[in-house]
Amino acid sequence: MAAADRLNQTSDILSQSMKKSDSTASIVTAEVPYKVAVVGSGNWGTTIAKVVAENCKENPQLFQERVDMWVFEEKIDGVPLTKIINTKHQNVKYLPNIDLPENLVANPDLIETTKDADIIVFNVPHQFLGRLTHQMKGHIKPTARAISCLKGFEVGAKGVQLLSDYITEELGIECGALSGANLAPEVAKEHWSETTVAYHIPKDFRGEGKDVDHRVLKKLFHRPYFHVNVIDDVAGISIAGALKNIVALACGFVTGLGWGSNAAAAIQRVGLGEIIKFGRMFFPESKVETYYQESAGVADLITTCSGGRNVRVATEMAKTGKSAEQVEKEILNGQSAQGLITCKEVHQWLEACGHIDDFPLFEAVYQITYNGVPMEKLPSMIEELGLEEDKE
Ligand SMILES: NC(=O)C1=CN([C@@H]2O[C@H](COP(=O)(O)OP(=O)(O)OC[C@H]3O[C@@H](n4cnc5c(N)ncnc54)[C@H](O)[C@@H]3O)[C@@H](O)[C@H]2O)C=CC1
Ligand SMILES: O=C(CO)COP(=O)(O)O
Repeated sequence: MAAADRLNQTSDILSQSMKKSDSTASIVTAEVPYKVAVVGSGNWGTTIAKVVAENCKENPQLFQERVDMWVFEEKIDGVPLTKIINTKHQNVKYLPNIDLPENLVANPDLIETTKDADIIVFNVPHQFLGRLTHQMKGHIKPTARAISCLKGFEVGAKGVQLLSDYITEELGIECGALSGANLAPEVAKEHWSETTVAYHIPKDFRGEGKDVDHRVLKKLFHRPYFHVNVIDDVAGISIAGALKNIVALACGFVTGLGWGSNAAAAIQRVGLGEIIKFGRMFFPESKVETYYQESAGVADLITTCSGGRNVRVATEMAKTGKSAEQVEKEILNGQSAQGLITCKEVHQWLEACGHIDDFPLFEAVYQITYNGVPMEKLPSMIEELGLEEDKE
């Protein structure tokens, strides 16, 4: 490369990176500061609520200081969890030993938590989402906007649906997504990581200073220890986030069988291929480059397969021969491994639309988890189904 070209390239990179940091450093204001609410208070729910509450306190020109977090109420040693969070400022069950900001208020009443919110951040295991949106219907601001931090799909009469689209449809509000290589305990300890937020500016956008846009979302989620890139590809980041949980189960199976790093890498390679194929087949608006350019994609696949709950549950299943349900109960203390539900829902969808053979790894995980197929058969299941495909 000629020196002049190199110089131009360097100045392009510099100006791009300045643009990136500009959007974090510049002052973004709102005519009336936005009220933010978080729905969910599990391991990731509480972690994201902490991130958001820190930013709401630091940016009074943009956000109201108080952030309400809806908590599915339960008692810990006879004391309501909300009371513990609001006095001790720790979620002792789902995120122990992490101090939470005092402007984060735990609230057991879903409607009270969300009725005045301008921005609603959803963060619950996806099996509970439908019941919550059903309760919220008609009780939130029609002008509210939302971000879904959930990883999963809604599979039903309408086929396979992104959870952000499901929220939009149920509540009539625009919803984006947040997804990335983000094991909650590490983010909660403020160990550096990256994430991706995706949001489409809706047709009824009310204008800068009056409505949520990419700069507002960056201010809401970006921290020195949690670097945010905001893009448009809601489908891409949501597909990657949902499906990598199935791949992580497969990774756990081979890890628990003691097959080592080569097998784990093979699973991740095949898994990435199926994730991309699924996106192209069912969500053609998603972009392939999202998977390798964004934190939500290969990076999330790697971190989840290294130390997430799905890989831990599957490893334990392989080591003990216990069922998924039993292991989840024994080792996760009320948290859930979403891959167990997602692999079942993806199987139902692929069966309904006649595409099971196109996704041999996803199908193998389903058969092992729910139909007692031995884990040792995993390589041949992937290979056999692949050969079937070749015969056609
Ligand atoms: N934990 C993590 O490292 C990450 C999780 N995610 C995703 O974030 C979403 C939320 O996950 P977590 O916050 O980790 O949840 P979690 O797995 O810790 O789930 C426990 C939560 O579910 C609640 N819950 C239990 N029964 C309920 C019911 N009947 N109705 C409503 N809520 C009930 C509990 O109160 C608790 O808040 C999931 O989609 C997950 O895949 C995404 C990135 C990281
Ligand atoms: O989504 C995650 C990391 O980005 C968390 O994965 P697990 O649910 O497997 O812990």
